[in-house]
Amino acid sequence: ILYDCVSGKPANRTQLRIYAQRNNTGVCTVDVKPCDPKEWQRVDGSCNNLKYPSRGTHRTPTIRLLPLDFSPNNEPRKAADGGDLELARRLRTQLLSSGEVSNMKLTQLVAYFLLFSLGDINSIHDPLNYLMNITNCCTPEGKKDYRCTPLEIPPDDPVHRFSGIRCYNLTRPQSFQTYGCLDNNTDFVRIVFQTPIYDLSNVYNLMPGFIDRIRSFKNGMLKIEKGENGYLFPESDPDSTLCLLNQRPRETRCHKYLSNNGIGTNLLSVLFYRQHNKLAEDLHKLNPSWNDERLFFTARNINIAIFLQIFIYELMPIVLGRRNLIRDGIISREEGFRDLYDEDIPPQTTDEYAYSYRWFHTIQETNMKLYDSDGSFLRTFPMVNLTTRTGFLAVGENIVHITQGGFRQESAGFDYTIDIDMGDRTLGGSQLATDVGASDLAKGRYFGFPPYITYKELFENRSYESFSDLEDSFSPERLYRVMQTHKSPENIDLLGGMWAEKHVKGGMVPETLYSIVVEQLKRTMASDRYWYESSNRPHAFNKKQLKEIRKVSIAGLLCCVGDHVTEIQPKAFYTISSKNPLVKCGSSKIGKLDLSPWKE
Ligand code: HEM
Repeated sequence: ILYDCVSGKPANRTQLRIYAQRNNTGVCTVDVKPCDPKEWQRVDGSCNNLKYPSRGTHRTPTIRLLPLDFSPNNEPRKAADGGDLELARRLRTQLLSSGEVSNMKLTQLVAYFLLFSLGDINSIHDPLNYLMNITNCCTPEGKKDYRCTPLEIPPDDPVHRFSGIRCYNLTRPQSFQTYGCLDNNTDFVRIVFQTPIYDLSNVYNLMPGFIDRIRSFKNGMLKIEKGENGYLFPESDPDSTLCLLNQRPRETRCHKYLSNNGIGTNLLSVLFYRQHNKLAEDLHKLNPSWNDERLFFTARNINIAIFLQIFIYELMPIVLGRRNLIRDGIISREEGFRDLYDEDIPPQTTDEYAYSYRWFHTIQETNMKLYDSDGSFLRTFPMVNLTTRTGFLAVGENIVHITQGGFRQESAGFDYTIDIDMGDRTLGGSQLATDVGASDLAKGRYFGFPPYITYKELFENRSYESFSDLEDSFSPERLYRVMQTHKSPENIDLLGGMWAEKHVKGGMVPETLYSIVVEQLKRTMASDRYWYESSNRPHAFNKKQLKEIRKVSIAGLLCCVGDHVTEIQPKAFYTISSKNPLVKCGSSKIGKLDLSPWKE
C-alpha cells in the first residue's frame, strides 16, 4: 500500500494523481507491505507502529515542541522592535569565544558517538545541498534565489575584516514543500531521509533499498571486500561526488552504501558494520541450523541493542547526568526488562531534538591526534579536512591511527568556546570559509523556532519577560554578554540562549538542551515497539540475553572490531588515568558480550 508520507495514511487517488503529475510519487509516498505483528523489526522502519504503519520509515515527518514562528513566506521572525534579528555571525563571535580548550576527562569518542547517533535519525541532506547543489548563494544571482540564505559577515568581524570575505554560502532547510508533497502556502514541515527510530540506519539503511545491496544472503552476513588493510565495505564508487574532499589520486574510496560523513561517523559505521558480521558468524557457529534470515535478523537485533545500551546507559549519563536520567525515567537502576511501549505515540522526532545537537559543535576538538597501535603519538591532523573524505580512512594505517586517537585524545571543553577550525573553517577546502556556529544559529531562524525564552517557559512552567527573569539561568557574566548582544529577551535565539546558559546540575549540557533531549528520548523509548529492553516485543531477548547486553561498552566494541586495538581503558569515553588505566582487551574489566545465551 502506498502511504502518504505527510499524513501517514494510505494515499488517496486524488493525491496519487497530483503526485504523478508532479513526478514526485517516490518521495511523497512510501510503499508498505502488509504488517505481521510478530515479524522481525523491519529494516525500512515500516510496521513499527501497527496503527500507523508508515510512521517510522524514511521521510516520516518531524514534529515540533512549539508552534512555528516565521515572518511571511517562511522568512526569519522579526526582533521585538520589528527590525531584523542580529546577524548570526556577529552573535556567534560575541557569545562563543574561539579557541582551543580541552576537557581533560572525556575522549574524542564522545563527539564521535554523538554524531554517529544523530546520523541514525537525521540525514545530512541540508548541508549537502549547499555543498553540492547550490553553491552560489553569495553571488548577486544567488542572493535573489529563494533557496539561498547566505550569511552576511559584519564589517568589523574579528577574522574577516582582514580577509575581505563578506558572505558564507548557506541554503534554506528542505521541507515537504521543497519536494512538492505539500503546497507552498502550507506550514513548513521538515523532510528527513533517515528513519526516526534508533535502528543503526548508518549501517543497514542509509537509503531505502540499500540493505539488499549489502546483504550477502549467506549465513546472515553483510558483504565485505578484501583490501589493503582488511577495511573495505561494499562498495566503493570512485566516481561518486559525495566524497568532496578525497585527495586524488591516492584517496579514491567513497562508500556507495555506508556513510560518507564526518570522520567519527564513518569510523563507527565501519565498526558496527563489522560487528554485525562478527555476531552473525558467532551465532552461526552456535546454531549451525539457523538459516540466513534468522542469523541476519538476530545479529541485527543484538547489534542495535549494543548500540543503544552504549548510547543510553554509557554515554548519555556522562553528558546529561546519571542521576538526572534515573529521575527522569531514561535509564533504570535495575537490570531487568522495561516495557515502555505506547502504541498511541507514533515514532517521530522533534525538529528541536536534532537541532539542539548542533550545540555539540562546541565540544568538537578538531586538532585530531593520531596514534600508533602501541600508543605512540604520531602527528596531528585537522579534522575539518576529513568530512566527506572517506578515502582518507582507507589509505595506509589511517583507520588504525584514528581509532587509537579516539580513545586517547581529550575532547574539547564543554564550555563557552568553539574550536578555531569549527568557527572559521568547518569544511576544509570545500568552502572558502564557513562558521558552523553561525550556520547553526541562522538555521534555527529558517526552521521557524520561537525565541529561547518560549522554550524556557515550556520547560520551567513560568514566564520570562525581562532579562532579570533569566538571572537563574545564566552566570552574571554570560547574562551580561547576552544583554550586550540582544535588545530584548525575545530576540534571543534558541541556540544563542543555549550557548550562554548554565549547565544542568549533575550534567555537562545547557539546561534547555537537557530538557529537549530528555523529552525526545522518552518519546523514542515509548514509541519504538522493538525497543531492546522490552520483554513484550517480537523476538524479545530473554532474561539471560538482556543481562549480556547490559555488559557491553564502547571499550568492548573497540576491542572486538577496532583495528589493532589490543588494550584500552575500560571506560573509553573517559580519558586514560590512574582510575581508568589501559588494560588488555582480554581483561574482565572490559565490558563485552558473551553470546552463549543465544545457543538453542
Ligand atoms: C569536525 C567535526 C564536525 C564538523 C566539521 C561539522 C560540520 C557540520 C556542518 C558544516 C553542518 C551543516 C551546517 C548547516 O548546514 O547549517 C553540520 C550540521 C550538523 N552537525 Fe556537525 N560537524 C562536526 C561534528 C559534529 C558533532 C560532534 C556533532 C554532535 C552531535 C554534530 C552535529 C550536527 C548537527 C545536529 C547538524 C545539523 C544537521 C541537520 O539537521 O541538517 N556535528 N555539521
